[in-house]
Amino acid sequence: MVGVDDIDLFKGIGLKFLAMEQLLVEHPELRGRAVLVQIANPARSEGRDIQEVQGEARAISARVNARFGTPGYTPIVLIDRAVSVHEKAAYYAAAECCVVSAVRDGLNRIPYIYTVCRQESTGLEDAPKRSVIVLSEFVGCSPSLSGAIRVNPWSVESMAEAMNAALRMPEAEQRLRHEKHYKYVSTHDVAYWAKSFDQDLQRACKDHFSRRHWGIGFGMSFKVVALGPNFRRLSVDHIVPSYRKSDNRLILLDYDGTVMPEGSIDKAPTNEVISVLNRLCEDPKNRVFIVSGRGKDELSKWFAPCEKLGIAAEHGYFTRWSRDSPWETCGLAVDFDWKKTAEPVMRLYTEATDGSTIEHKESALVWHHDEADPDFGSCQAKELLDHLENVLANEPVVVKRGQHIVEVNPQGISKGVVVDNLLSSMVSRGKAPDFVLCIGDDRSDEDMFESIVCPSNSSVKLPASSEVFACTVGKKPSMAKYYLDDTVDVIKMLQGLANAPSQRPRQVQLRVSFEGSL
Ligand SMILES: O=P(O)(O)OC[C@H]1O[C@H](O[C@H]2O[C@H](CO)[C@@H](O)[C@H](O)[C@H]2O)[C@H](O)[C@@H](O)[C@@H]1O
Repeated sequence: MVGVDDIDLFKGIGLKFLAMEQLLVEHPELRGRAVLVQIANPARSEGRDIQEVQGEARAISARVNARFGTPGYTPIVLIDRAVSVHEKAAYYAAAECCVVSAVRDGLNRIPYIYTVCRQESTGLEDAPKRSVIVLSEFVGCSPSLSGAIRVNPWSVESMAEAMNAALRMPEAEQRLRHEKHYKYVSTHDVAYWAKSFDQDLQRACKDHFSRRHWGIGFGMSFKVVALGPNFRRLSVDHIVPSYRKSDNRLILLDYDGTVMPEGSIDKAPTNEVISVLNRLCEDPKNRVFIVSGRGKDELSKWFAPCEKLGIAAEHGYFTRWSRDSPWETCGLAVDFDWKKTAEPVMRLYTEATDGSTIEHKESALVWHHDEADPDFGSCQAKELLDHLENVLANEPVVVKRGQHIVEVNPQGISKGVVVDNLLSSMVSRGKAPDFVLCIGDDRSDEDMFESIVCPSNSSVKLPASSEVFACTVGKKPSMAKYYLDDTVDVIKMLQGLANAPSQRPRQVQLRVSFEGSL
């Protein structure tokens, strides 16, 4: 086995050596046969921590070698000097397995280099064209190497077992895993990455000159945003005529940040919100839904006074059409095993971030940092997002950021799917909506907007005459064509609709009475 690492705190060299020791303890038949060659690149910096890592690596390897070594057999060969590229390539080519045990890292190209050396070594009589990689789940290349044996390097036992599995793997399987990796490495080369960066830039700059630019925010949060030329404020005067002439309306409202201001201490809806929702629900031409990431129990309690209001909770994992109708669970067979991986990671960040908490929902896990220090909280949220994306790369989940939250949701559940399901259900009842109003403020609401403004992405086709109003809260880049400034503006808009007579204006019939006038 080979390992090539810089000497630094994060590479987990000590953990790798402990795993090697454990391997020889658990599998005596490998003593005298299994060898780990660890090349420790000279340190790029100096300091006590580097010396400690070096000292630890030397001490553990000396102990393991003294315990299991015999004349002519050294289980851990630690090479801590500068090694030439050619010499390294030779070690890579000869090794049946490459072990990367970093506890934190960037991309880490070692497994890619190893794969290429195993494929292309011409010095060996017959290039092996098979390889096995034992890879820490915490390194950037981990999601791209689906044939690697993934490990949590903090667990010495699992790393030892992974090494054992690698050494015993049948050659045919080693070949298949190797082919998969080599195909990925050889197609995702420098030219590929350059081209895809270029395409991303082109996409980002498309329409650049037709966009209007606005400066928003203050101080450190000031930023310039580019908004489409048709992005405009939604005025009551603009929407009411379409509202009046429609017969089947669907009104979809996000909760937090849309009808409830983000900063409020009491999160329950105000009487004003309950009242305007009830007035809208009273009109038989309206179907009104709250579409929220919140749990169903909280939403049911809060909206108990709204008999005819529909609710989609937990981003649509649960839906009900009115207060007294049953909750329907989304039809997907969802497996929640991923929670066992995600929760300990969230706990680590909770311990390290004062004021943060974990919310356990039936279908999701959420890490909240709204009560943590704002700057530290956001940095931690970014780190946590990356961390969760790495460890959950092979799980059927989506990791997203929201307002002061990092949330893990099952794949296939989103507010966009809620919209598709509601629309298709209305269409199948012969009540295809001719007016859709959808208001939301954050990233999860963009999925709703996408479903209604890009009909090609949706499985449901609305009648061509339908009027669609997708509206974000706050002036910011969005799939929505309209914006409202804040929650106060949203409530005013809803009140404007509730006050608009729902029937078409009738022909005024003049009745002239002559009674008594003669
Ligand atoms: O879809 P929404 O209605 O916008 O709900 C999204 C999330 O709402 C809740 O989080 C929000 O309120 C929390 C305090 O109650 C606050 O800590 C957080 O910053 C807000 O985003 C809810 O707890 C989440 O599960 C929802 O996903």
